[in-house]
Amino acid sequence: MQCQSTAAPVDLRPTLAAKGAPLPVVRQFAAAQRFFEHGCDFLYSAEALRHHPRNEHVPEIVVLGASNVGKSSFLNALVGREGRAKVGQRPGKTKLMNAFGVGPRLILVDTPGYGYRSQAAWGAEILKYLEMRQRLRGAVVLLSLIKRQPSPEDLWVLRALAELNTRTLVVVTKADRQRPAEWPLVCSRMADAVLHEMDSLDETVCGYRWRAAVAGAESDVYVTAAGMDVDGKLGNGAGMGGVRAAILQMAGFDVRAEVTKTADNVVYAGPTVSFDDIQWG
Ligand SMILES: Nc1nc2c(ncn2[C@@H]2O[C@H](COP(=O)(O)OP(=O)(O)OP(=O)(O)O)[C@@H](O)[C@H]2O)c(=O)[nH]1
Ligand SMILES: [Mg+2]
Repeated sequence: MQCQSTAAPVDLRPTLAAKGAPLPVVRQFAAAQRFFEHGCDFLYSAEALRHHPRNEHVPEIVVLGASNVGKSSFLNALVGREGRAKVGQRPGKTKLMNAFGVGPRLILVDTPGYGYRSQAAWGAEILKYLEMRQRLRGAVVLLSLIKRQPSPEDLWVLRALAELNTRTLVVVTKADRQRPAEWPLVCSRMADAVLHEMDSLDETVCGYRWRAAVAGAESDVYVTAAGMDVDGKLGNGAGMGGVRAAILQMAGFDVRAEVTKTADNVVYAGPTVSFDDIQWG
């Protein structure tokens, strides 16, 4: 697999070093939430890489995971809007890559799941997208806490992302389906399995540094219950605040009391273009 140019791995430490500094972290989470709740518009669906419109300016984050793991629900929880991405009880609901314009300047791409009731053609196209998409800034890989361990397909995807030098955030979801007393043990087993797999990669391949990408968070893997609403509001579910901040940082934003662009994201010096002004295919 071809290596992409080596973007420095994201360092989550400044954002997520929660210990001893609770107030700034709360402010960061609030700022991240404001960013995501600024708006979320469906932009386009794509069956293949060639169907994605050109995007030279807006950072993209792709959501990956097994079919039915909760990718579309996770996207809805991120933006705090039920039904923005279509959710299904049966695996295989999402059949195309669906792009959403989020907040002022971010594209989230929901994808068809892999594994049960998936199609080989989807995998090939998603892989092509991961390899070639110029503005892709990172991937979120969802694992289900119900499964208790990553599947061989999950591990394959994590390895592929590492080999492509794509920044990756692992999010364990459906935490509400386990008894809370079991969360820590099940999660730490999952995190261990993921980290063990990534450790086995040659760290010099593509300059990828998995540990740097996940270190600094209180746990190595984020745990959420994206589908759960708290106080009647979707997206308030446990863990979503930290995930929002981590996604923004992965996308090249600086998350403090406000969300601003970092140098990584300021390659474009032209005028700011709103989503409404972009021609989508
Ligand atoms: N209990 C619980 N259920 C969830 C959670 N997230 C998603 N679900 C449920 O899981 C099922 C699948 O959710 P989707 O969001 O459609 O999953 P998906 O990964 O997009 O599925 P495909 O598009 O088919 O690949 C739905 O019934 C959701 O309500 C969660 O955090 N907790
Ligand atoms: Mg879906």
